[in-house]
Amino acid sequence: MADNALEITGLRKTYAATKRTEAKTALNGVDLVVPRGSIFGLLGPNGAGKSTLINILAGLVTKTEGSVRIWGFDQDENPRQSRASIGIMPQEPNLDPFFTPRGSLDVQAGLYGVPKSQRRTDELLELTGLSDKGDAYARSLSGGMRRRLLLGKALVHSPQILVLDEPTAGVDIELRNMLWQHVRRLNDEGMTIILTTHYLEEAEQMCDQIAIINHGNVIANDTTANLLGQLDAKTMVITPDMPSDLPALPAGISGVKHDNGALAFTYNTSKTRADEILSLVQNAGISIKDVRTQQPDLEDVFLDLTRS
Ligand SMILES: Nc1ncnc2c1ncn2[C@@H]1O[C@H](COP(=O)(O)OP(=O)(O)OP(=O)(O)O)[C@@H](O)[C@H]1O
Repeated sequence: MADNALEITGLRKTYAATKRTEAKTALNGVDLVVPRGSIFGLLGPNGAGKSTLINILAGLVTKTEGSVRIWGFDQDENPRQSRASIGIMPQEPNLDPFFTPRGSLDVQAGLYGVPKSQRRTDELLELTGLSDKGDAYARSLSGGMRRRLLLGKALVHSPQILVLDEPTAGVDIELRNMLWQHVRRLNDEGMTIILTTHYLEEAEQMCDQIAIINHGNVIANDTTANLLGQLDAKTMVITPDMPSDLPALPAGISGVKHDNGALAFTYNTSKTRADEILSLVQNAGISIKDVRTQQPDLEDVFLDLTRS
């Protein structure tokens, strides 16, 4: 148990009904364990419950039921230690326009009770590339600079766990690359990273483990490699020498003719061998100019799991 950064058991959240809306269960008994030292992806379609989960971790939403242990500290029994163990970079840049980045970092450190002698303001300005903007008003910062300042704010109390809620939504490639460089470096130094993202390719590249939430339930939680391995569908794309139609296909193999004339065959590797497809094509009198195969990616796995 002690090896886990986060242990969530039976977590339930029902938002109370209002005059205009019915009660809504956003988390429906979530069990989730995040190993220490991992880069852990939390994925799910819109409205799945990710923000609710993160807001519970941040102490912004009160859970209805269940237990949350952050770095071994129960959120109810040890609220101070559990809060001190986690830093959260929120989705929205909720910055006070009249604070400078230096001021923002100082206030945040104060909120977390970091003594003046232990504050890392200059180091965080440097880390987030804001050293020359330390004394500028937040309202004069670009969107990218504001995001970086949010990262700095999440780190003021040197937490063991960093949570990034959609850190790269709407940011340009340069900032995205910079954020990921930071995240990898912090992870190399031992920090556990939990992130939500809508970019599945990004999750596939960054995360060693991924949980998928749908309708308030965890429907998958595995290493990225195992998740990718669970779909055994593969697609073979054949470019014929001459314009050709799709040959007749047996059950278990589906085919599509692309606009550029390529023929794509999708099959299950556990049931069909690649040479069966090649023979099928050759027996139909099609001579093959080029062949390539496509593996399923995280998007395929995600769609397969969340389709219901
Ligand atoms: N304050 C609230 N009051 C009532 N219902 C809420 C509240 N916040 C969220 N919900 C509902 O709870 C469900 C889960 O929402 P949540 O924001 O946690 O999902 P999400 O996975 O973060 O989605 P997104 O990716 O769109 O941010 C949704 O149906 C949402 O409408």
